[in-house]
Amino acid sequence: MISSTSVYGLKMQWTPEHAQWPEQHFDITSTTRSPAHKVEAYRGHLQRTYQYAWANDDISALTASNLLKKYAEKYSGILEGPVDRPVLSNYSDTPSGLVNGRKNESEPWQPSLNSEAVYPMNCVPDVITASKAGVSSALPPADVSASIGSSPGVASNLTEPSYSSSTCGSHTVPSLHAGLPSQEYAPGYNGSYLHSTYSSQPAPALPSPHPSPLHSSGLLQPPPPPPPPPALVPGYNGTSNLSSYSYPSASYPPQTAVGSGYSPGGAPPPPSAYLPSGIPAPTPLPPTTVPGYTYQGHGLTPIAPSALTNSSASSLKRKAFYMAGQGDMDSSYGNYSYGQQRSTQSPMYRMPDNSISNTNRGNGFDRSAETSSLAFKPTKQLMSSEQQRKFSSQSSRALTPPSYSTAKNSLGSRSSESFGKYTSPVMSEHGDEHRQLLSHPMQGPGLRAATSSNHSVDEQLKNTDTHLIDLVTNEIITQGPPVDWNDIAGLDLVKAVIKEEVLWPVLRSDAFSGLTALPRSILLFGPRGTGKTLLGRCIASQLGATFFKIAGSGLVAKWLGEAEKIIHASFLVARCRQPSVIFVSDIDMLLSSQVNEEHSPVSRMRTEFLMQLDTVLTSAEDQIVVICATSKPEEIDESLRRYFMKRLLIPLPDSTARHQIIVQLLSQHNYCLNDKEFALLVQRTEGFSGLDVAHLCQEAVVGPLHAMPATDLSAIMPSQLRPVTYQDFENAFCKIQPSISQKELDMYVEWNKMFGCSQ
Ligand SMILES: Nc1ncnc2c1ncn2[C@@H]1O[C@H](COP(=O)(O)OP(=O)(O)OP(=O)(O)O)[C@@H](O)[C@H]1O
Repeated sequence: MISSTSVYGLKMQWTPEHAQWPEQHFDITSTTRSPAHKVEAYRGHLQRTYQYAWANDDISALTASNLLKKYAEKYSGILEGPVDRPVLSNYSDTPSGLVNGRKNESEPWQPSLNSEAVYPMNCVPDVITASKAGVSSALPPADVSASIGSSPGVASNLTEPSYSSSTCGSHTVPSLHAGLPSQEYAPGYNGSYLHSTYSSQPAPALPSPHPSPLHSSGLLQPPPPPPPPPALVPGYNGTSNLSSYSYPSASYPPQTAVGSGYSPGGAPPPPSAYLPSGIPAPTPLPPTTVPGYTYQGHGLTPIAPSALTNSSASSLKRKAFYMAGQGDMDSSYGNYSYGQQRSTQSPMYRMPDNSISNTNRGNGFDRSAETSSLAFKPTKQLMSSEQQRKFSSQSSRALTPPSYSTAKNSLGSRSSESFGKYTSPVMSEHGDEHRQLLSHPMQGPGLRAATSSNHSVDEQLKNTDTHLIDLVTNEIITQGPPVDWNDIAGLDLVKAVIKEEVLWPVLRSDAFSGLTALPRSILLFGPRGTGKTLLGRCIASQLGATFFKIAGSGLVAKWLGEAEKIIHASFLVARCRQPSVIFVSDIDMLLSSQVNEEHSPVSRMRTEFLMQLDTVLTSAEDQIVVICATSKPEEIDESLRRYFMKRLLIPLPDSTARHQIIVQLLSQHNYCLNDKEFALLVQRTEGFSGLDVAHLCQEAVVGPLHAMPATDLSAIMPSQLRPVTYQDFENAFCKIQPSISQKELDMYVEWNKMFGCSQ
């Protein structure tokens, strides 16, 4: 009889001659070998025979079956002896081994059954006698139960067709399928050792994963592993309760870009039916490409800082930032795709428009700024309605302070902006709008609403003296026209550093989220009148932040008794009106190393300030930038310098900057100066601070007034005044001298070398 079967695509022909094959190949009756050698030899043959029987077309199913039975009876005593446990443990020493009943082919099979460990052959006859009653009876009860599992038919009779449902029998021994000699495996069979019907069985009917009695007895080597499965789930199909899987029934899905088990609906994978209960199915990998998947932007709006005049100021950091981007270099954040249009409200979006005539541009005012959304909206959302009413009424009061140029608050800050006469008509016309614009916090890309610890801020606000809130709102919050970068002459390097290291991290906190410490506390140090306050106001304008200006000297001189509370209230209100910039001038008054008395008002004030500063620096949510300025950096207690993450020298204006300041100030007046005279002015103002230059110009422009006959000045029209000439400057030079000595300048340079960050 010729039969054929197919395993793994191998066609096997079975002929009667194959029945003779064992006798020809095994000399099992030989008496020339020692029992130990025989056992070893048989074992080796058995291993080779049964381990690779599925691939061997030299043996018939019947022969294999007979051989198997014969050897099982003959040597079960040996293998069931005291030393048989290592054999079992060879391929069931791991949970997976138990489940699969086999070892990976790549793993070496440990010959734990050696000649020394073999049970004496003289017991074989007895064992054979006993085993003739049935293999299962020779098994210890424990093994029976373990091997039977949920397949009771397995242990009853090895030749029973029902054995075909065993997990280890389907292709290990063809004879076990004697009733199905020419069985063709279902097409869906992918090398699994499971029966083809396995896949269609509901989960509870899964055959026992335990090895068959033949495995338990050590006679059968576990089958070789199947070829790498197309999926790790044998028989896994859509007929079970795994409805969320979309695999076609009874077949493995083809490998696609979508990872197996990927559930488009995003539902978690169901508990697997193919794994021990409770073990979930593997988490599917997301698809490499999912059609229609779009990058979810952060709702970020691009920031376009106004261009620096000195491109060489670009730092490596900015280069790296740009390099990380891919594409639109037009944007400063080229690697982002933005969902929002550029806001025209943000001062950061106002590119300097040189086409605007000088008479029309005043301190950075942009006529194109929208006025529709200028109404002040307090960012504090959780304030009680009463407080909101109170706060908004205060705010509205604060919106109409005296003109910025003439304002001098009671906290002692010097009204250096004394050039009200330079204010352009446009500025006056739109003054209220500017103030409202400055009060309106920018809803920029990286700027969040002031939600940080709103509740506690609200509570603190409730408990704060209203008089203090009034004082902060009226005296410390400084209203004024926005300041643009171009309103500050020179200082290109400082401006670049501030833009890149202070503004951008605040505006785009998402892009800088990995950084541990963002520079939100800056120390500007340098000669008086060099633009430190101007820079502070500019930063606030660019951030659309509320600008708090605290004069250290004023606190000490005028408010010493309440200074501590004023500082506390200032930071509290600043948290309510984020983003906020708190500018503290003369910080050396608070942080001087001379202050030693522990409980002095200055000491308490310092403690409060440092506490508040520390809170700002450690809070990732707060969008508060603290800028401190001093002309005496050497007086700051050295242990407190570390509070300032950026220490920037604000030097005297260079010749270019001086020229710009002069041109800017004269632009609002009628003057008659040629280039040579301008050059002379620039040369002669060497060593002047920005404020000194401003004072010089102020003195020069009143020259024509002095030239008027002693009449009623109020009756004179501007058109009646002669233009400002070089001679007026000559006269002014007699009164205005540089305010900074060379010694002071040297000190700044030295301090900057030691502790500065910018140069
Ligand atoms: N770089 C500059 N560009 C344009 N104007 C300047 C500059 N520096 C100073 N000024 C002029 O000097 C005035 C005073 O500047 P500001 O108050 O910013 O100086 P400061 O460094 O803060 O002085 P202080 O240390 O005394 O507080 C400004 O209003 C402006 O008119």
